[in-house]
Amino acid sequence: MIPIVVLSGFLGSGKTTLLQHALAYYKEQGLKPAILMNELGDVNLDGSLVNNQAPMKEMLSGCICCTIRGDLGVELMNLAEEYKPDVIVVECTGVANPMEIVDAVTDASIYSSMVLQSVITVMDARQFLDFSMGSERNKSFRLMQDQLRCASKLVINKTDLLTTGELQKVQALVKELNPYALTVSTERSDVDPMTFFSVQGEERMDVLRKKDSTVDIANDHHHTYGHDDHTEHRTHDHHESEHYDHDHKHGEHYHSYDHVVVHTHFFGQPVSRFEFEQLFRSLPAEIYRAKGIVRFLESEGQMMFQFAYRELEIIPIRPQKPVNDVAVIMGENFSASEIGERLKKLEAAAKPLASS
Ligand SMILES: Nc1nc2c(ncn2[C@@H]2O[C@H](COP(=O)(O)OP(=O)(O)OP(=O)(O)O)[C@@H](O)[C@H]2O)c(=O)[nH]1
Repeated sequence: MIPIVVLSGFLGSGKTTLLQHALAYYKEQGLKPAILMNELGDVNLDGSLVNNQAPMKEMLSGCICCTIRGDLGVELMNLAEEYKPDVIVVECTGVANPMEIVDAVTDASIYSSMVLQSVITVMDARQFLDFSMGSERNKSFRLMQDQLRCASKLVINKTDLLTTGELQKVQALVKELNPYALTVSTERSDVDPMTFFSVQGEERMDVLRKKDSTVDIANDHHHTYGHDDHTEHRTHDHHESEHYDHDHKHGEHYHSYDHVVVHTHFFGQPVSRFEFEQLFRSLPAEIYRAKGIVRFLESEGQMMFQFAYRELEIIPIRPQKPVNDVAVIMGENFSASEIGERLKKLEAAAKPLASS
């Protein structure tokens, strides 16, 4: 039986950071992991951070939990047959409905020798606290709560961005939402690897899924899971942007994550680092996450940038193979054309400087 570990958590919460810890642990243990990565955009940037550490399959341009859900089982089986790994880690998009993933993994486990080991949810503690105090309970907050509820293990991450009092508040809220999960608070998803990634059999969640029921994996009790409505729409409102409407009604669960917008911009040339940073500082609040690869006029080589809930990180990279300069911008209900225009202006402003 190949154990499957599902990594869930909102956009930019620290899943890839956790995956890197998991890979280091498996390597130390002499275990052979394989990775299935799902990204909303049509480029996999996280993959370039981890791709030479373990065999990886990518599922791009769609959310694993709906538009390309059917492919998940197939990809898992392909990975299992091709690489015979000791463990498979599935990293979901930040907007995935985790119950759908659990469902898809357990579907796959009916036909092959795989077993769902754990669902680890990573949360950005700062963002969670801000959303929980928001006057308007936005859809992303509902999604975060769903991701948190279905976890068997929970990482309250980015504690460096909270005061002690704030962290205690988050811990209390989390305990209320999911008292069953093994919960730790971390910086940079730095969990105890043994507790989080051990693939010893004793704590496996051998989920036997019947047609009309599923398992609430956090507290291990069964309840009805009726698909009375499940609509998926994917409309292209811009050549390079995608708009995901998720509207899932599952008996007692109700999920609605409308208006997740993903915009992809390919840079044709280097831009001013100063202007680039200014642009990110002034993005609308609905843009939660952006990542990409960019070149600056002021320096040599390519840089990877990560923008997660208002924080921008820029790291020099040396890619093993050629990679495009690209920005993938994600958020809730923002204007993709407006951000597209701003990025084009950034390039236009840099043109005279680049050619002089
Ligand atoms: N301040 C702070 N930043 C963190 C911490 N953990 C991760 N980050 C940063 O948050 C950003 C997003 O981290 P990732 O691990 O890529 O998050 P992710 O959940 O994989 O992101 P998506 O796959 O896009 O949803 C990166 O810039 C990380 O360096 C933390 O504990 N504190």
